[in-house]
Formats: sequence, structure tokens, C-alpha cells
Amino acid sequence: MDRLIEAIENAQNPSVVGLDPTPALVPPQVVASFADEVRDSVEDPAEIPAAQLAVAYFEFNRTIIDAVADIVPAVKPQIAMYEAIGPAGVDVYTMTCEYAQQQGLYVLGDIKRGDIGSTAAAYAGHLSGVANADSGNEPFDPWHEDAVTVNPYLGTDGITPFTDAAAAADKDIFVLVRTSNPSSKELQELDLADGGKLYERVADLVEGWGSGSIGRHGYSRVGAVVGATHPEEGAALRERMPHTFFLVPGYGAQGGTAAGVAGMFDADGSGAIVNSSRGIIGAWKKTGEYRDDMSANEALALAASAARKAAQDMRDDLRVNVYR
Ligand SMILES: O=c1ccn([C@@H]2O[C@H](COP(=O)(O)O)[C@@H](O)[C@H]2O)c(=O)[nH]1
Repeated sequence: MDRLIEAIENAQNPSVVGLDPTPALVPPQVVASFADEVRDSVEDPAEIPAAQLAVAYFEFNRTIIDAVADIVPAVKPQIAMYEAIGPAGVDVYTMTCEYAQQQGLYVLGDIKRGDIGSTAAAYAGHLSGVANADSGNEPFDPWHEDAVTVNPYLGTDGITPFTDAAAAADKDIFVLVRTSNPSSKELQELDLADGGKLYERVADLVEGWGSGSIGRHGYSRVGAVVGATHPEEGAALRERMPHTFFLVPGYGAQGGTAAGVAGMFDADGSGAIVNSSRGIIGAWKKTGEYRDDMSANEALALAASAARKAAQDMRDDLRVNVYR
């Protein structure tokens, strides 16, 4: 977690931009502009729509990354948005992660994996890379992620492969503890027979899973996902999990605020990074400046300037509320 914490300190900005493209969030003329290129490069016509969307996603992501790279320390691509369009989308996910790392950003892959130990070990390839016999078994890293999100529902044997891979590769994981969505209460707020709530028990496990990997700044490699939509619980978790860094989604589009997340930071203004996805990459839709007759380049320029402004506003909002 040290690399992330130092990147946040350098940027003086504890926020991460979520790269969650959807057909509705990418200006239509950008998608249309790749029609000829894709038609010439794809063998099966049935692949054209997905391939066209995939190329447009990459061009859009590159534009957003270029617009915010000097403002934010990190990006969080959500793999579901890429998997939704098939293999071409997964390629664009990895290309996006690689491009973001090349621009000096910490890449937090939101992949939310979790399974029995043997299968979790395969998923942990996101961190450890893929064995490559052609290069003397030097692992090849096709994913370009600095951290991934993990689902703890299967317990310790589903987590250990990720913590082992993270330690070996000097990377991090973020485990779901208190998620931002409305239905999270159905399971996470369940009362335990011996007192407390289920999410509090998960919190204790997460703090324990990280106890052997505490870094220079007092936080372990095992972070927690804590939704911005739970301000009081998030503040209590901050006390309960002193060595666990928080990834805080739910700011903006889901209603979370900077004042609400302030209690999830420690006394030094560290300990958490706040995510916004739609609020940044979809900011162009709220400018009132978009026109259907814009060229693809004009639409991308608008998306870039709107995302930059939204990222600056979020940074300033967090600075005022967190660095009190
Ligand atoms: O509890 C959680 C865990 C993950 N997420 C993810 O974060 C982003 C939020 O997107 P917004 O557009 O800023 O709402 C998205 O990728 C979610 O899958 C979360 O929201 N809550």
C-alpha cells in the first residue's frame, strides 16, 4: 500500500477515477468513427458491434486518462464493463490498465473475485502474472494491475492465494467489507450469535489478513472496500481497522459526500482513497455543451475537459473536508 499512499501524497489528492465505460457514457460519434477501421479488421461481421465499442472504449479511456493523470494518483477500471462486450472488451481492459500504468498511475482492478482456494489461486494470476516457459518461466503480467478487489465470502482459504500473490509481486488487494449498495444490509448487517454484525466480523478478518504486511506508512497490503454511503459505520470501521487502507466507492453518483467520508480517514488525512466513476467519465453529459453534430474529436475534447473539471472539483471537495 506504500506506493498508493505515496502517490496520494504526491498528488495531494485521495481520489481515484473509475474507468467504467458503457455505451451510454461514450459519445456516439466516437463509436461511429471506428466503423470503417473495424469493418476492415474483423473477419466475422457478427463481431463488428463489440469490436467497434471496444476500440471506442479504449480511445475514450485514453482521453480520460490523459485529462486526469496529473491530478489523480490512481484509476479503477471496472472489469465488468469490459467483460460485458466479450473478449475484445477484456483486451481493452488490459490495454487500459497498461496505458494508465505507463502514465504513472496506480491501477486498481475492480475484479471482485473469490472462490475456493485452488480456483482463487488461478484468479490470483491477476497479481502474480502468467508463467511463461519461453522466457525462462519469468512471469508475464498481461493484466497491468497494482491491486485488485476480492470477495471474502468464501473465507480465509479463498483469500490466501491473493495475499500470497500480492506479497510476492509487491501489490495490494481490497476486500469487500461494507459495500455501498442498498441491498448490502441484507447480509452485511446480520447480527451474529456472539454479538456484532457480519461486516464487523469481516472487518476483523481483513485486519488480521493484513497483519503480516504492514508497510512504512502503517497500512497493510490488505485493504477494505467501505462504501461512502455508510458514513457512521465507515468512521467506526476506521477505528476498528487501524492498519487497513480503505477504498471508498459511492461518492457522487450514489449519493456519498466528502463530509460523509471524512471519518474514514485517519488523523493525518491518510487511510482512504475515494472513487468516482460515472461522476467523472460521464461529466460531459452534464455540461450542456454537447451537440449531436459534434465531430468525434470535438466530443472527446469535451469529455476530457469535463472529466478534468470534475476530478479537480472532487479533489478540492475532499481537500476541504478531509484535511481539516
Ligand atoms: O461497494 C462497492 C464496491 C464497488 N463499487 C464499484 O465502484 C464503482 C462506482 O461507480 P460510480 O459510478 O461512482 O457509482 C463501480 O465500478 C462499482 O462497481 C461500488 O460502487 N460499491
